[in-house]
Amino acid sequence: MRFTEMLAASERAHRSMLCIGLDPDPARFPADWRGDRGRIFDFCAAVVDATHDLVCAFKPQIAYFAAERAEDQLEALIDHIHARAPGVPVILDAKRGDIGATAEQYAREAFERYRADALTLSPFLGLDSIEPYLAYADKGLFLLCRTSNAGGSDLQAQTLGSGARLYEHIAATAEQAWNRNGQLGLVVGATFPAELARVRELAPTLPLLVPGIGAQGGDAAATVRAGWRGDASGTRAPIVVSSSRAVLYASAEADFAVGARRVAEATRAELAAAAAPSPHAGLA
Ligand SMILES: O=C(O)c1cc(=O)[nH]c(=O)n1[C@@H]1O[C@H](COP(=O)(O)O)[C@@H](O)[C@H]1O
Repeated sequence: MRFTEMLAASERAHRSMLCIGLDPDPARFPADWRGDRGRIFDFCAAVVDATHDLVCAFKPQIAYFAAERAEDQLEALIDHIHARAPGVPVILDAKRGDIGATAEQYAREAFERYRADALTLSPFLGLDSIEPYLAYADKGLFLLCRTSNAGGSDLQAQTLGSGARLYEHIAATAEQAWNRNGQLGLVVGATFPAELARVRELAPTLPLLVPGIGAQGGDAAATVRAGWRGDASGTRAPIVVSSSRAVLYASAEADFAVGARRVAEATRAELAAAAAPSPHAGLA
């Protein structure tokens, strides 16, 4: 199944726009596991098991695994998600961007080694740096557009010769010229709802991956109002609203998975309420 169809089906089945980011930091694990890099899989799998019916996607961040020499645990975790929640897509957050020959290796890594359903990419090197990923026709590709950090403005808010800002140009290009096979989406931070609304205007059909609620302080309801455009099926132009630390570390104790479920339920409900009137409204 193509990523966009899988995402739409998952949003519908779980009535959820929430994505849980899997950014495991052993220093924040419960006391018995604290500092133990050998428990990364166990920690993330417990969160997945406790929340998979509440989310539209999971988003593991590769740096948290690679920095701990835990790539094998990332492979096992993605296998676990596919087995436990086969309808829930895995968006691998790696923000890759390189020349075509190297991009071919990054694409193999993401889609063949890790078996991710979608990947985050930097568009900075241009279309030929994206093409190796487009060759995997079933996979989704989220291009960084307007990132959630303050420094995102340094380049992304620059005005081009055409009069458009760089992030506006990326949004329009991803919606049209580069979206050869309907695989593209955009990453837009929840911390900038006005820019999110502008991106939605320029890219009315693309899925938007929106991190920045929770620990970064983005407003979940404002995010939905700015980015959600439901039609009768509720899934024409999905937003995937991602939260990592606020969910993973809701409890610092052995009941962390219970804490994660509690925050995931509340966040899912907040997103659904803001989508009213839509098929999500009042359902969470
Ligand atoms: O591509 C991303 O996921 C991403 C883009 C962006 O603009 N801002 C952003 O925070 N992220 C990622 O989203 C996650 C946010 O984590 P929390 O702030 O803990 O919810 C991290 O894994 C970031 O790397």
